[in-house]
Amino acid sequence: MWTANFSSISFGTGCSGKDGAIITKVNKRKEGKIFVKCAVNTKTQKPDKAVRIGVLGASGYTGSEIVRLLANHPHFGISLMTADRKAGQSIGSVFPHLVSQDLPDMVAIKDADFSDVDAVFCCLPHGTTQEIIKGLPKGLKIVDLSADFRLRDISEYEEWYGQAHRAPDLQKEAVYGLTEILREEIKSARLVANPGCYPTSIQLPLVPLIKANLIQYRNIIIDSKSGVSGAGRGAKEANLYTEISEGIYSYGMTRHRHVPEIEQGLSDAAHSKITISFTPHLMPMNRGMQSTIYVEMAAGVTIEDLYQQLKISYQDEEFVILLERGVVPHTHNVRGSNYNLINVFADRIPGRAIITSVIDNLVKGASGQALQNLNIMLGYPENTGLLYQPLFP
Ligand SMILES: NC(=O)C1=CN([C@@H]2O[C@H](COP(=O)(O)OP(=O)(O)OC[C@H]3O[C@@H](n4cnc5c(N)ncnc54)[C@H](OP(=O)(O)O)[C@@H]3O)[C@@H](O)[C@H]2O)C=CC1
Ligand SMILES: CC(=O)N[C@@H](CCC(=O)OP(=O)(O)O)C(=O)O
Repeated sequence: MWTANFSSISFGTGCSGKDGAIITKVNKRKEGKIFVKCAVNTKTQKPDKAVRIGVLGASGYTGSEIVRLLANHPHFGISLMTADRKAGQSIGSVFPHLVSQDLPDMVAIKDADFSDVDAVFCCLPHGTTQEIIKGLPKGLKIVDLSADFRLRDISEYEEWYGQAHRAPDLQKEAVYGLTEILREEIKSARLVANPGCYPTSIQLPLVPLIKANLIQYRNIIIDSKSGVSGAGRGAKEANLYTEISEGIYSYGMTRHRHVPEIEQGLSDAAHSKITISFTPHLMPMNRGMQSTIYVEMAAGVTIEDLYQQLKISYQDEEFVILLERGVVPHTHNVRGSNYNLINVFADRIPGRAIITSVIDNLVKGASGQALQNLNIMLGYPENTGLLYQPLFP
């Protein structure tokens, strides 16, 4: 029979425990305590929206995903949204699934007033972002979802993105926002470069294994698959239904622009240069991403060593979950959520291992991780507003 001992329950930040608070989840993993997380009942309590947020590029996929996530954030309220072609429109007219949101209309960036903004999510195409961020008020906290500040070496940016870097001084202060790996650096950052979706799905399982010297640095082969929303909302012939449905194809063969970003993170973990083979594929699905990673284990290392290392590295993490041995991650099981599910399997070929990793490209691969980072930058519990369970089916 179950008996409940409530003497050890403590309430996490954001949950006052007052009348009307709804208990949504009990999490036993943090510091051996039981934390009860709460959502605010809007009928009885006015949420404390202490932080005023600007969403630049709210009319795009990642911007609208930020708007969706913030609807349940107890401390962040949206005071400004920008668009380009859709400037002047309401969020509900551009995205009918957000019609219940009572928010200001989107404006062009040139007309944006930042005096009521404390922090910004920048959800603009790479290439346009450096110039725009350079012009923002200095006191703002910024999480940039584009690739414009991810590569420390600006000559590498110029090589892979085919254009000069327009804000090299800002690049020096940017912190790479792979939350679970660089949390301490993110705490004090003003500008966070949110990782790309492929690099997120790949680095999260690989970095702990590299740091622990459990895998060889050579012959890392990565095969990734993405939903079409990864390409953004802008109309492109290659992304028409007829071109995408009922088939898959690889793209960016041998030279996808995420290669230097992934190699930068893996090389940092190894303290020596790592090069990879990486091939992304476009899948006939809206959301979701799977990376299958083939590695050679270091001499004397077993698959159980890899499993145990990932277990230790992520046992206290909310959003990175190592599945039970033998269970294969499926993109269905992260849809609409900030979770990254991973697992590791012994290859038939002795000495080799196969790692699989799934995320929702728009959440952990973009807007969810961005919110996790801003929570950290502003001193809130990093899961605030992010406890959406995956949609299934
Ligand atoms: N989609 C994904 O899965 C991921 C995307 N990213 C990155 O996030 C950023 C946004 O991506 P995503 O939301 O998919 O892109 P979208 O194409 O869906 O949205 C782009 C947004 O930027 C606005 N915009 C376009 N050009 C300009 C401009 N010159 N000046 C000002 N605003 C402009 C658009 O406005 P309008 O529509 O009104 O013209 C729109 O709001 C990109 O850098 C992308 O690489 C990162 C990780 C994953
Ligand atoms: C399907 C698709 O086209 N995906 C995008 C990656 C999206 C993403 O995470 O990358 P950035 O933030 O670096 O743009 C691509 O391959 O360019």
